[in-house]
Amino acid sequence: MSLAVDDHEGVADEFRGAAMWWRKTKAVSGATVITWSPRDAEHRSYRLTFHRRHRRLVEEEYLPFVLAEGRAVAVRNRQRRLFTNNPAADWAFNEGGHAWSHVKLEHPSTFDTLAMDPVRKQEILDDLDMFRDGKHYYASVGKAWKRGYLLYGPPGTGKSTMIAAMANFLDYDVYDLELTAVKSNTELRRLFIDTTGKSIIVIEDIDCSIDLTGKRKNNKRNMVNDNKKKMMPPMDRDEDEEKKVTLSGLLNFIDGLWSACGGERIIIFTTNHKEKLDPALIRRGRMDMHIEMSYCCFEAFKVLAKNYLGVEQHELFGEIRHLLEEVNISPADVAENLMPRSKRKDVDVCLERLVKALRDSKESKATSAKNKGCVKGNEETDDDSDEHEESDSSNHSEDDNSDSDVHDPKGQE
Ligand SMILES: Nc1ncnc2c1ncn2[C@@H]1O[C@H](COP(=O)(O)OP(=O)(O)OP(=O)(O)O)[C@@H](O)[C@H]1O
Repeated sequence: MSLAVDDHEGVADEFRGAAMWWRKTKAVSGATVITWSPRDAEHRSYRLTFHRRHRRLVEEEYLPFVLAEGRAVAVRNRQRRLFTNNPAADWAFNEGGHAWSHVKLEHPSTFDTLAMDPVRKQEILDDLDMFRDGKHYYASVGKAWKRGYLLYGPPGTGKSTMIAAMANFLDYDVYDLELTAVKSNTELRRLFIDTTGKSIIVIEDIDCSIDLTGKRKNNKRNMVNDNKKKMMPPMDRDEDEEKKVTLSGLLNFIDGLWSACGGERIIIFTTNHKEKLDPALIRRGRMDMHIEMSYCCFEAFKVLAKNYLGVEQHELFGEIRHLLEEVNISPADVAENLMPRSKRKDVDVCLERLVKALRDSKESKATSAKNKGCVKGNEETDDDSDEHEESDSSNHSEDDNSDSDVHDPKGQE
């Protein structure tokens, strides 16, 4: 039933065999009020008419049903928004200033178009589903209704795309927090408080945003600063801490203040270098699920081929499968190769272009391995005592095998 009716118009409804009649009415206020808007002086309402024998049905079942439906429609029609934080100078010292500005969130990414291993995708979807419907569960175990996800992996593997898919799946707003623009813990606190429920707060490239790494503590300059700080009177020390965003400030907001705000909220950190992050920042309870976004596997390629070319089978798929097992290529690069260059959308041309890119990459990998072997051979003959070994950062293995980790098979290479 829709109640999008004009003033003094009516609409009929039926509930469990009982006839209902809704009419929209408008009353003009009799009070002598001076108002800027004519709407302020009008009072609109809906009048419901039904047979008196249905009174109980209406009160106990029909009206609660209508209200619940109304809320569901409001959620369905809700326009998702993408918020970004304004420079603090615009709001921090100004009562009416807005900490966030927003635009419509119109990113088309969904879990259907997201290229990744289907088993991992399902695990993430189940986790989000459990979170969304978990209000009572969270309350029963005494946990704040919030969840943290750490998305990590090389550039172009779909971390931002995943965030958009999550927002579309959950129907949440996204708050994209640019941490480098936040000058103090006080500002950070205000920004967190100004977010609404049903939202995803994102800090992208957290390792680059700010000095949040545990290694900071080992840094000589910081040790000197920390020693200086110990000699300050306590009040100055606090003030000094307030003047910048600190790791402990961020942890406090994730754990404490933000939890107390109520309403379902998700926080997401993304990084290309998980190993650089302070373990305290990403421990379970803060970042509950660690999701590795990795190079393109064959299953992910099939999703991209379907998205970009509309094909689910092709004679080149066999070769592409083998090449993807040998070569590390990001989904972004695969997508770029698959993208038709003309409206004709020539599937063969696009797939051949991808095969060529994969072959080239395989060849250059072999050449650089050969060259490395030569250099190493020379080094060993020159100086046998040199035990230094170079490690390939793209192949570093993760040591964290917790249940909540979602790994990409390619990332385990
Ligand atoms: N897993 C994926 N599924 C579908 N499309 C993808 C995926 N990964 C990358 N893409 C495509 O590549 C583009 C870049 O991906 P995205 O920005 O999500 O990567 P990223 O991991 O966030 O990169 P960065 O670390 O550089 O921010 C996207 O706009 C999308 O078109």
